[in-house]
Amino acid sequence: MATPLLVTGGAGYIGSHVCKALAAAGWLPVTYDNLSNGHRWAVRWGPLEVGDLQDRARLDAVLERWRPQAVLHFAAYIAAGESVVDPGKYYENNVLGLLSLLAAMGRAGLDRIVFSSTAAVYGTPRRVPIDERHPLEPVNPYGSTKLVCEQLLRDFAVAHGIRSVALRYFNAAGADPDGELGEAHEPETHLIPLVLEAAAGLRPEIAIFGEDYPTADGTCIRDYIHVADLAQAHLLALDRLSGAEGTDAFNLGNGAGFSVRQVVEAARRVTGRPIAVRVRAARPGDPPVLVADAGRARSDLGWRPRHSALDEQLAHAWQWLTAPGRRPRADPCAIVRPAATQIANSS
Ligand SMILES: NC(=O)c1ccc[n+]([C@@H]2O[C@H](COP(=O)([O-])OP(=O)(O)OC[C@H]3O[C@@H](n4cnc5c(N)ncnc54)[C@H](O)[C@@H]3O)[C@@H](O)[C@H]2O)c1
Ligand SMILES: O=c1ccn([C@@H]2O[C@H](COP(=O)(O)OP(=O)(O)O[C@H]3O[C@H](CO)[C@@H](O)[C@H](O)[C@H]3O)[C@@H](O)[C@H]2O)c(=O)[nH]1
Repeated sequence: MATPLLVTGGAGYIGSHVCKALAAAGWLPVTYDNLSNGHRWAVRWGPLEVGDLQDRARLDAVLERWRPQAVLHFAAYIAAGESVVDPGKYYENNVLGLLSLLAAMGRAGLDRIVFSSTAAVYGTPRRVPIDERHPLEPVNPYGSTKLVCEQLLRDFAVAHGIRSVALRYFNAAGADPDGELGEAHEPETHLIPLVLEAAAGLRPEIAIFGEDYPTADGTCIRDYIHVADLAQAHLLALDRLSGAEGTDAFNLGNGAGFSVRQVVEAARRVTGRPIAVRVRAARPGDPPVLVADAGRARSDLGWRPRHSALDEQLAHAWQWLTAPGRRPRADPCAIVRPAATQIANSS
């Protein structure tokens, strides 16, 4: 049997793509997910163990059953805007969730973890592109929870010998190039899927959150990184964990920023469809610009992103959104996914 790895949050957007890449590389990805925001149908490359990060008995049982070699920890709440209005929800799930996981790893004698961190740990950048030495000054509770998690990993490395790599993703985008997976948050808050849903006629328009930022067109700039490229970085981080002790952090981005208006324009180009926009108030907790310097991931991990073009990212997400089998529910903004068994039968 292939060597198991525990993938918390493996039923979610990025975790499911990473599971596919892990299986292709010969691992057995064991998903541990409470399905609060994930989907059974997205777990296709290994077993699904339904459970919550803070369910100590369940975690212990799953670790005992599979005896994984390492953990890839994606499970968390992810919406920066929501974290501003409900910070407790974020600290409870993201920080206590990791604490619980680390304790379970300790009980199981497991010492390797790849952690999903974020560009949000930097806050409003003092300089761009942002490298890993940039001050860590989050401007929303979501980013603060991830910074606390990174600190936890540093402290557990010293005290308990836990080896960790924190991958600071910039904005995950796109979908599996083979069309087998994609982004399906409910409700969706991310710009690219929302823009594409507007192009598909599933939404009447897209909101632009603020046009008075200190950027060329006044809208926020982000560095969009293809989810398949993120997946490859996890394989490299696992390699790193077998050689290196302690903890380290790497940015994952392309080093190119696109404004909200540029994303909308690119989506019009890629889909050939009109997309109506309406300018609304700025969303609290949004830094004006986030662009990565991912030089260390390239030099130290050997990471080579292959899908850097925004148009390609949009094309893959569009292929996923418009694939046969996806149809609107009664709620025109929601999308129905086929059940896992249906997918298995049709593939
Ligand atoms: N999407 C991005 O652009 C982005 C950028 C930077 C960092 N990240 C980080 O990457 C990770 C994955 O993001 P995503 O976009 O795939 O999110 P997602 O919501 O699609 O996936 C998260 C998964 O974790 C599960 N989960 C949440 N809380 C849980 C709990 N207590 N116990 C068990 N399972 C739980 C959810 O059900 C879901 O399947 C997150 O940690 C996020 O903070 C995401
Ligand atoms: O309907 C929308 C949705 C978003 N935006 C803007 O688009 C940009 C991107 O927003 P979104 O797609 O929601 O991503 P972020 O808020 O940048 O956060 C994502 O990217 C971060 C890393 O940069 C991760 O940490 C988060 O988990 C992930 O949700 C931001 O400026 C938003 O204000 C709009 O204008 N209209």
